[in-house]
Amino acid sequence: MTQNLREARRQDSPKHLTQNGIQILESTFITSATHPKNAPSPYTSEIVFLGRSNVGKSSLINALLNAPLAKSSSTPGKTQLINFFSSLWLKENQKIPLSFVDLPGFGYAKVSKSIKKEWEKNLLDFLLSRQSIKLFLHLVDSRHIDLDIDRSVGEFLQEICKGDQGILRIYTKADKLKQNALSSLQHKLNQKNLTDSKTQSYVCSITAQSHKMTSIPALRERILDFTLGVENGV
Ligand SMILES: Nc1nc2c(ncn2[C@@H]2O[C@H](COP(=O)(O)OP(=O)(O)OP(=O)(O)O)[C@@H](O)[C@H]2O)c(=O)[nH]1
Ligand SMILES: [Mg+2]
Repeated sequence: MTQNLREARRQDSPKHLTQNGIQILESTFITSATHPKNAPSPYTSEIVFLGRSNVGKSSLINALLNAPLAKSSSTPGKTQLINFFSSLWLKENQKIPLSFVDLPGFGYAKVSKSIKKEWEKNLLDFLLSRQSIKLFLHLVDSRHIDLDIDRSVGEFLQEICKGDQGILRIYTKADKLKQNALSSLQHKLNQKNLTDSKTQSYVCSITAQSHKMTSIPALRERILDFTLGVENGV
């Protein structure tokens, strides 16, 4: 998307939003990096979105920022660059600057295997070395919860996650689950959250709301809690 189009869309979106005591004062697109080494210098806490292509990373960023800044598409592989967004949130008179990082989805590449391997290695190095990352959001499609690739990514994140970082696993597109499948997933995650201190899991949808899912405003709260260190006592 061109910068102009992003600007136009941004102006169309509500100036701010108040829900659950969190107000979104502003959100903007910063830049796209073609390679991790071209990433802008970090200036604030960063929240990174990773997951398979088409799982809903860009859509979730837009829902959280309440602005259509990240381009989403039903065609997998839409996001091929690392896109940086900044946002300013207000909670209890405290202004909190946050950066959101939209990564290309794994499991998709219209490039040769060797380039793909190199790209994935660079991305993993980026995740490993960028100190400003405070939260990893690992998105998993609610309908396909046991894929090897997600298991590997989950294990990788657990390994690299430092004391001042957190991991949230978000099960996306929960609106596509039947009620009994949604209930059983929610039950499973409630149990898992009690025993897994490093990764907390939530079921979410950007298109529907139900008491069996974590709403977007509630997810904003969780993101702030982790980023500000409430969860890990930082
Ligand atoms: N039903 C439903 N569709 C969703 C939800 N979240 C995202 N989608 C749709 O899923 C498709 C992919 O969403 P994206 O946000 O582009 O996915 P992505 O993970 O950024 O994909 P890549 O950029 O290819 O890695 C789009 O058609 C979205 O509208 C959801 O909660 N429910
Ligand atoms: Mg995307």
